[in-house]
This record gives sequence, C-alpha cells and structure tokens, in this order.
Amino acid sequence: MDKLVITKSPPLSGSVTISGAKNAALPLLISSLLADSTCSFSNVPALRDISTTLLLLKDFGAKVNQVDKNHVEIDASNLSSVTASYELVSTMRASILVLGPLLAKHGKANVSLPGGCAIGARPVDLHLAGLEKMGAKIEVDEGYIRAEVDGRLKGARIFMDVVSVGATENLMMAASLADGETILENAAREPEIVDLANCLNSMGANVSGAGTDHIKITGVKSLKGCNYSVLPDRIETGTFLVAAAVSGGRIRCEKADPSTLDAVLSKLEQAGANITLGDDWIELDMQGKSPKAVNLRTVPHPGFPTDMQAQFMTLNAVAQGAGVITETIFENRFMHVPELKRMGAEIELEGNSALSKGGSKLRGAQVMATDLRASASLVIAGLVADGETTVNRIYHLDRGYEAIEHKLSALGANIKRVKEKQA
Ligand SMILES: CC(=O)N[C@H]1[C@@H](OP(=O)(O)OP(=O)(O)OC[C@H]2O[C@@H](n3ccc(=O)[nH]c3=O)[C@H](O)[C@@H]2O)O[C@H](CO)[C@@H](O)[C@@H]1O
Ligand SMILES: C=C(OP(=O)(O)O)C(=O)O
Repeated sequence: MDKLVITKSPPLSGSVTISGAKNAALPLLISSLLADSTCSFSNVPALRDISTTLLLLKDFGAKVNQVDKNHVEIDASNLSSVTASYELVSTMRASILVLGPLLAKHGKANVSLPGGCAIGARPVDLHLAGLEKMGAKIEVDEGYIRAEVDGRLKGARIFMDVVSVGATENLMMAASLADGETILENAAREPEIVDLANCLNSMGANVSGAGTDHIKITGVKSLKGCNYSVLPDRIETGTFLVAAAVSGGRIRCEKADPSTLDAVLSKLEQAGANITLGDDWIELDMQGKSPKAVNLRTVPHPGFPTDMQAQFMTLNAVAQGAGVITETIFENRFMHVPELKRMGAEIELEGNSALSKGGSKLRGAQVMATDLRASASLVIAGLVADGETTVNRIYHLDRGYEAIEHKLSALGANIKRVKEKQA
C-alpha cells in the first residue's frame, strides 16, 4: 500500500482549491438510482470512495460516463440487478445509501452490511426501522440486508432517537418516490443533507425543511435526471486550515463554502487565527504565531463536526496550553491518539475525552493511518515534527482527500507519496 513521507516543513503559505465534498457527492451519485433519465454531476471529487460508488452503480447495470476527472453522467433508468455485493460495500460505509432508492424505485434490494471507517459499531438500525415504517419487509441474512416492498413505499412519520446523517439521507431518498407524505423528525441538519435535498428537488422531488430537524417529503410518481454541482468539502477545507494553523502559516482556501464551517472557524479563531471570509473563500493567517489549545466537544451540525476532531487533536498537542477534546458521536474515534503519542504528543485518554498538555515537540516516526481523519491528523503532525514521518497505510486518506500531497506541496510542505512496489 502507498505511504506518505513528510519532513519538517516551513509554515504553509499560498492558495489551495477545495474539491467537492465526498460526503455530499456519495449520496448525490446514489440518488441517480431514483431518476428516469441521465443525472450529470460536476465538482465531483476524484476519490477512491467515488470510484467505488461508480463501480457499485455499474454493478446494478447503470450506464456511467466519466466526462472528465470531476464530472460524471449516470443513467440508472434501467437496472439489471438490485444486489450490492460485499466486495464493494465492505470498503465504503455510504453504500448503505443504495437501500432506500432501490427499494423505492424497484421494490427490492439486497445490500451487504457496510464497511467504512472503523470508528465505532456504526449500526444501521435507524435506516432499517424507517424503511420498515414505510412498509418494507426487511431481514438480515448472512451479512446481507434483504428488503422488499409490496407495491410502493408509503409515506410515514419517522422519529429518529439518534441524529443520523446516513439514515436521514436514505429515508429522504426513499420518501421522494413513496406514496404520500413522510416527516423525518430529529433529522440531521448537515450541509450535505441540504445539498441532497436541493438535488432531489431539481429532479422533481418535493422536499422541504432540509437543514432543520423536521424534514417533509411529499412523494412524487417519478423523478427526472438533473445537472448538479457538488457542495465544496467543508472537512477538506477545515483540514487545510488546521494544517496552516499548526504550521503558523497563512493560506487561502478557494472554492470553499464558509457558511458550512461556523463551528470550525470559531475554534480556529480561539486558537489565535486571523480569519477573513469571502463568498467562496477563506483566508487564515497565524501571523507567525503558534496556536493556542482549545476545548471542544463533537456534536451533530451545526455544532463541532466529529470529522474535524482528529485534526484538532494534533493542533492541541503542539499548541500552547492544555486542551480537552470530547468525542460524543463515535465510541472508537481516538485511534490517532496512540500514533500521535508515538510522535511525542502528550495526550491522556479519559473515557470519551482526550486531555492534551500542549507544547509537545513532535518527532518524526513511522505511524499507521487507521481511519480517514486520523490519517489527516498524522499528516498534519508530520509537517511540524522534527525529522521524517512516514504515514503508512494511506488507503483511507485516498478515500477522502483528492491529491492531498500535491495540494500540500503547493503550499510549501515537504511531502511525497511512495508507491507500493508491485510484487
Ligand atoms: C459518508 C458520510 O456521510 N459519512 C459521514 C456520516 O456518517 P454516518 O451517516 O455513517 O454517520 P451517522 O450520522 O449515521 O452516525 C451518527 C451516530 O448515529 C449512530 N447511528 C447511526 C445510524 C443508525 O442506524 N443507528 C445509529 O445508532 C452511529 O453509530 C453514530 O454514533 O456522518 C458522520 C457523522 O457526522 C460522519 O462522521 C461521516 O463522515
Ligand atoms: C468517517 C468518515 O467517512 P465514512 O462515513 O465514509 O467512513 C469521514 O468522512 O470522516
């Protein structure tokens, strides 16, 4: 597997163009399963999870035309299969999102239980309970979810006792082609939900309230194709901003969406960053200073995102002062902590909180990337560590960051990819 080799770098400086959001693009591409004609998506990030999704759609018999690196057309009007196999689904959590659309349009779906980042148990009970409430019969057998509905799904009032991005997306897509009205209560409010609702509406759906915890979907008989541009990636944006802050640098993120990053920008300001915003850009300037530690707690949007927790762990490790980070979304999302400690970070874990002493002088080391954002935190650590850091097993990083080593190099980082030698 490829690895990244990073040596201590100067403060990051310059401009970086932000890609489309992985977590918006995945449900958007999958929503093409609902349409009767071609869906055209631009600003699609060139990522491993995107290739996996396209393979999955092709496996169902959809026609996929990769117009260029970031533009894809999908015609899923005629499918030959409604089975999502273990081989593809096991590598990517978001594949569970095909369940609702397949069931709504074709009345049947067999989907392997999903993989993705191993950051907790990640059950899918809310997805299944919601679809059952809409009339689906579901059983889990030999690792596969087998779902069927007699006729069409029926609109329902669905209350989710945990806020779930994926369940909200799955049920919103299913409800778009159901008979009657569906209300999703305690729905997730992430920007990616709003992006999906906008896309569904451009296909002829009737979704309102996305971005609040009460979403109303009035089912329609059919949906047409669309032309849709994916939302900028707020987590990629946040990752570059934290990298710049940790390095004491000054960068500008172009083609970003500042309105999706309130909680992250507020923490960066507390860390001492000077932040300037435009409509589609964000500038961060540390004015040569090193960051101050922050306290934070991960919560559903609009609170601080769990997908930015690991990057701030690195910031707190090297920052001035002590800081406490509490993870409330996933029960096993501190796997970067032992790796950061191997680099000299002074962090203690107490339950779901990580207490960092701050001021750690990091040293380069061989470290292992264990999940997507953990990998990003190790890359950031490598930029400021003395000597050389090798981030091994960057499979997850490639799932979620487009050309990260090229983007960081252009900002002055000393980073290179070492390709695995083919046996
Ligand atoms: C592809 C994608 O968009 N991934 C994002 C999505 O993941 P994903 O959609 O998987 O995350 P969820 O929002 O569903 O998970 C939030 C919490 O709900 C729990 N839960 C979820 C579903 C369910 O049926 N039952 C249940 O208990 C989970 O275990 C977790 O504790 O949102 C997460 C939370 O913002 C992000 O970290 C991921 O990057
Ligand atoms: C956890 C993440 O991804 P996934 O849900 O695809 O595993 C992530 O994007 O940080």
